Amino acid sequence: MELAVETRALGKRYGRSWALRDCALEVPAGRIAALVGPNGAGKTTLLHLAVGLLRPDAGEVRVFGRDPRDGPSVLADIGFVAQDTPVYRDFTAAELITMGGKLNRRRWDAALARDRLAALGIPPDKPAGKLSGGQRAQVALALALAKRPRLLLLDEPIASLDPLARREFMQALMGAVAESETTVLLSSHLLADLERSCDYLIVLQASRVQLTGAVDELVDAHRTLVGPRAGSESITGVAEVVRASHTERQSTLLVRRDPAVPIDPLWTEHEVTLEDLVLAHLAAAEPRVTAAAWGVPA
Ligand SMILES: Nc1ncnc2c1ncn2[C@@H]1O[C@H](COP(=O)(O)OP(=O)(O)OP(=O)(O)O)[C@@H](O)[C@H]1O
Repeated sequence: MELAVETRALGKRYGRSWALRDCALEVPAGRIAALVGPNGAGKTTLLHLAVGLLRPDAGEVRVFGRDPRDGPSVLADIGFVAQDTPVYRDFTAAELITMGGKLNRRRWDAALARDRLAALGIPPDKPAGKLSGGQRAQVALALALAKRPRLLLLDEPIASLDPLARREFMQALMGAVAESETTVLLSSHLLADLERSCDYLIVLQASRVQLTGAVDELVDAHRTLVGPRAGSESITGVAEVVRASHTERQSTLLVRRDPAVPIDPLWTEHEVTLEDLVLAHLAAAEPRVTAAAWGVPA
């Protein structure tokens, strides 16, 4: 299996604080991977390390097996759209495409960018600063795609968009990468939007990886169970209780199941959504993380 991104014991520190620590993850080539986690979890730091904008303080990051700081030939394979999709606001979309061609002489598909923006109804002659946030995000995506990257890194590309524009952006992204076999790693807080489009998941929290893997495998490995109020006794077929909530008579558990053993029929099983899964893992880790930050026992 070819890996688009691989990190080993990767760490980045600002002063004495680790923004990313002991990060081990793999993004297989061809995936659309979601990088999720609360504010300050280290998502931007990880993306900046992957595109070579930051130098690791520990461990290493590889993009298609190479260090992204190895030079222009590695960077030629990476498209990057930074947070808030910055583009030069005084330039029109047409001018930005021309400029992109001058900066990426080896490989630049200006026709692809023009065709995309024409199909989206984005005017070629209006300064980018006068386009809407959604239109600007589409311009930034078109420019990144025109580079024909093997890996596309997007830092919260849909955060400022309305729900319809978000859906259109994600559909456009999926369509574009399906045609080109590009691997995508995109950070976002908007879990519901990711469920439809991403097939790989990385959950970061407090500078560490909490959960990672193929979305369908992770979803299949978890269940929500509803049943009589549970104590601390183990439940047949359950490998781990990730998150539990209780009323007087009833318990609702998000569990990782033991694939080899059916779950005790006393419990009603429900499939989980990606959102359930991520929120349960984040909530389960939160008390530990907060306690550690305050230097008190969890
Ligand atoms: N230039 C910097 N100087 C000092 N600390 C920084 C710097 N950039 C980030 N940090 C810290 O590193 C940690 C990770 O930040 P990062 O921006 O990677 O998080 P994030 O997950 O992208 O957050 P958000 O979702 O809010 O964008 C945070 O604690 C942040 O305060």
